[in-house]
Amino acid sequence: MHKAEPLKLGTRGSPLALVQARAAAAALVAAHGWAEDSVEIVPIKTTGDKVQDRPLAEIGGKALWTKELDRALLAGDIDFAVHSAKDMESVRPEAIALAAALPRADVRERIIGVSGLDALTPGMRVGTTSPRRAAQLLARVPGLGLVPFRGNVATRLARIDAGEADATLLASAGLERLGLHAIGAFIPVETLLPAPGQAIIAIEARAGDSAMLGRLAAITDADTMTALVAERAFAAALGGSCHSPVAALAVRDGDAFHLRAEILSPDGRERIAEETRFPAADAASAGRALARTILNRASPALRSLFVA
Ligand SMILES: NCc1[nH]cc(CCC(=O)O)c1CC(=O)O
Repeated sequence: MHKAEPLKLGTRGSPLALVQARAAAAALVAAHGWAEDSVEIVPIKTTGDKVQDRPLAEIGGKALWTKELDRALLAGDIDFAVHSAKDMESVRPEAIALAAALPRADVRERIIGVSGLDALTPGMRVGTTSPRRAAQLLARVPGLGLVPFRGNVATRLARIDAGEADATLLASAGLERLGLHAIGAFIPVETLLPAPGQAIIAIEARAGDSAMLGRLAAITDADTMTALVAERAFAAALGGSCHSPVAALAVRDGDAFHLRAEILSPDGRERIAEETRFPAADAASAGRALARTILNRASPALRSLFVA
């Protein structure tokens, strides 16, 4: 046993977050052969959970999902924290370290409410507040209507059932974790590139807590971590906010990794996509370099959404 007191794992309290926290706890317990009650899950309500009716970009960005967990971690109220990697802001506090990434799930998006992307026509309404999803959809179907759609996965599905929009996009990974295996149509990543960190469960600990970092090293998936580092370095180097439509995906390809990424104008009319290959050790620099390549090709108006 590591110690008499259970290790405290902080998480948001949404149904998806709790499933992910249980997965992280189970992986840690299994890797070390500990008793099941050696990890205690501590749900913490974040500002992002409290404000459901406005786009994230409007109310202060992704830090709203992390701030309260960061505070608890740094105060020692929890020993480690679990996040959906795609909801973490690209620059994190220095005293907090990315300690582990669980094996990535299916990165694709699913479209709910219609049979597929091809069924979307101008004038139809899609429920999303994600600038990336909105821009990617508008790039394919100009004239599409957009309806602000936040809330947890169940809320968004209920809003489709209620006819508040014709369709919505959700990450397959989240649906899968909630047991919603059969709903929606898969969209290939070649058609709709996912968000940086999509389908990855990230675990953080205090940067100075070497005991905790050591325990968590046992459950990290090396390829997932490499992909996450590249995608997050790309996003951080762009310098965008949560208003900025950004997509990135790194996958292993033989001995190396393949990184695809794009930025779009919010109306979808301008889209700059690039790709590169890199060895695992160069994940961060490859992400940064791809951001420079893309920004160099962007119009001044699009670039101004990023480098301030
Ligand atoms: N923004 C909310 C969010 N954060 C993580 C997931 C899904 C799980 C994941 O991508 O890891 C979702 C729901 C969605 O966008 O469909």
